[in-house]
Amino acid sequence: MDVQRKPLITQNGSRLPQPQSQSKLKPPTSFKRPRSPDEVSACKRSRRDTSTSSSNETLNSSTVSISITSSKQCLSSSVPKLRNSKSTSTLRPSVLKQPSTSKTKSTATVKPISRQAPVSNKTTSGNVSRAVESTGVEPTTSNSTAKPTAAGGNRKRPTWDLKGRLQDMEELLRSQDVHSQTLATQLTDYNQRIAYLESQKNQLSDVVSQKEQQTSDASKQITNLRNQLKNAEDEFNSMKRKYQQELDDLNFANTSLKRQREALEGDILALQQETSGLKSTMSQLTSAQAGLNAELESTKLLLDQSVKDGKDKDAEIQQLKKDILAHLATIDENNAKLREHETERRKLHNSIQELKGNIRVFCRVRPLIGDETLGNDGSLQHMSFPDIEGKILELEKIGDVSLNESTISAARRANNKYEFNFDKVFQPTSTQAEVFEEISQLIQSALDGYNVCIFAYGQTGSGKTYTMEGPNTGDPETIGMIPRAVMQIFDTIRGLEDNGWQYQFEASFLEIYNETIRDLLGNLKEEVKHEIKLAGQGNNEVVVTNLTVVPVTTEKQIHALLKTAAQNRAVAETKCNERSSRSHSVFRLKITGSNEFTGEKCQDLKESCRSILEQDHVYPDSSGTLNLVDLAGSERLKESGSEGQRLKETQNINKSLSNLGIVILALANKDSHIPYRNSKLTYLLQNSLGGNSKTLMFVNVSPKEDNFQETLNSLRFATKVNQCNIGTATKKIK
Ligand SMILES: Nc1ncnc2c1ncn2[C@@H]1O[C@H](COP(=O)(O)OP(=O)(O)OP(=O)(O)O)[C@@H](O)[C@H]1O
Repeated sequence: MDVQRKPLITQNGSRLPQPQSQSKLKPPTSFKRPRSPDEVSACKRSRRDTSTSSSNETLNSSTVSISITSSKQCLSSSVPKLRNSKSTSTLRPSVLKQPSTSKTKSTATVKPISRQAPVSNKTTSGNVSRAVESTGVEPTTSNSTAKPTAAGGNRKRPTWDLKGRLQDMEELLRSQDVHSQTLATQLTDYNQRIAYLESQKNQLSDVVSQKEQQTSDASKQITNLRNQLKNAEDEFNSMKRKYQQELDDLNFANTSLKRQREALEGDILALQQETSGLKSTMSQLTSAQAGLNAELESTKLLLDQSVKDGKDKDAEIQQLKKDILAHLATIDENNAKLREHETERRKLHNSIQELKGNIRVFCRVRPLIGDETLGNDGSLQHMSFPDIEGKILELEKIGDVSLNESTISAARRANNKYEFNFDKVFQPTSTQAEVFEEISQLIQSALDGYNVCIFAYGQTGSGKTYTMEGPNTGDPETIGMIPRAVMQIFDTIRGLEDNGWQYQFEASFLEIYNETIRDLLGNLKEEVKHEIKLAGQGNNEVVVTNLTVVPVTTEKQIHALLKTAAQNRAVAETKCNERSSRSHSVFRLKITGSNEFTGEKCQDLKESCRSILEQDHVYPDSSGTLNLVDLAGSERLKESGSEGQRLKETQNINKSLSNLGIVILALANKDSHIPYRNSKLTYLLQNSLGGNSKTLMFVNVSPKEDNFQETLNSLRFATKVNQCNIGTATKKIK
């Protein structure tokens, strides 16, 4: 039985200790070499034969011989192999010689034998010699097995030498007996050895069982340990995961805390800076406080002084209050007087205006412009302004131009000189401001409740539009009479508001072209028909149907309306050439005012013709209308040669302008019938051409000598108007 056991190896590769040392369990090496099946069977047979021969002494020699021979063969086949083997224990004869005592069974007895190994061949051979000596039999080998047969005599006995041969056989038999004894001894040894080994085997089997049990226990233990290990690993892993999670959480918390710490550090820094700033402010405030304290002390002293003074002043104030009350009473008294004086001033102003005449004519000569100045130093050869007061214009015909006698009757002088007297003559150098200054009193009359009508009459290109509206250059110096009148009205009412006057304004702007009224503030695309009607209380207020009338409260609004009207006229002009020259434009501003202190009101009393000088004036109501009219070109338009639209245009212009003259003359002659309705223009202006109205006519003339005849015609027409006294402006008493 192989007692060598594999070492117990744990899963981690460590060796578990063997229950006994290998050396103790190692069987004698002489038993290790396995025999071949032939050898085993031969030996078995030999033993059986030997046993048989030894037990049966009756064996015959041949049988013994064969048995010995076979045993010898068996040995001879074994010995050479043993000799060749390096295993000393197998070959050592001493092993064979060992007594089969009980001691040989103990392991301790075996060990010394084992310790003798290795044994050299020399030793082996020595032992063999000693075996020969003890037995007296020479060791045999397989080769020498035949030799004993020959040893009896290498020389072969003759067949007939039976005695010799018998001796040889006996000799051989003796030697074989000796050998047999030796072998028997050896066999006994072997048996003892086998028994010993059997007991060893049993012991080892027990050990093996124990070891197996131990192994099983160890395996179970290992399994348990593995399970524990696995559990521990699982637990470890779960703990690891848990701790990892906790670690992550802690890391996250740590990062958050770091951020918070950084933020707090930033806050701390800011607070530190703020604190240092506050400290410095505090120190400044402290020093300032010290200064203030000092100042306070001095102020307290001053205050004490002031309190003393205050008491004195209180007495003074009481006295002053009394004085103020007395003054206020005086002021009220004076204001009442002022209002009375204002009313008186109005009366006087309008009386003066009436004394000046209700129709006044201003002549304006425009300067030469553009190409007209070529070859001319700006002086006018055919015109002169002889008087210092600026009321006379002299017109002189240069050259042999024959004048129509009928046109020069009124103003003819010797040497073709014509002198014209007007309320004012403005030379070409006169500015817009100078011109307006002369008409500003009329604007005041409109605020006082009078109807005011300002015309611009003259031939085309004589400067009517320039005078009334001004050039569209944006230059405040050149703005015309209409914007200046608006400006003055709003400037004036701002001052009158303090005296209790409140005003409302309504503006409209229309043109009369070809005896058709067109709304310049309305929608041009709409073809709206406009008619003139008398409406209102007593049917004495002239109104235009479908006309845009805009309530205005500011100067700016009126300027916007004027701009709209100019744009609409420009559009109309593109449709009809020179339309502006061939139409009358009328800007109307209706002014209504009342005085909350005096109860005065503006009222337009058209039907009344009584002079304000003849009345005890009471102003229950007051409203006036300012009419600013830019008339169509007054040049003599020849009807012959004109046809169609142009002829109609010409006829309408001639008609309306001549009718204007007729109406003015009729008013001057105090005719019973005033032909207002003969033209749209006079019908529209009927309340501004008589009664309580005040009329101003600008006669604009061209400085060009070429326009001499037309200039003469215009001046004559204006002279005729200027000579009219068309009644006095009045206010109705209620
Ligand atoms: N006092 C002035 N100073 C400078 N330029 C003037 C003056 N009066 C008129 N003009 C210029 O003369 C030209 C003709 O004037 P404006 O158009 O006012 O004439 P008008 O009589 O209105 O003509 P129309 O009948 O064709 O409308 C314009 O270029 C204008 O700027």
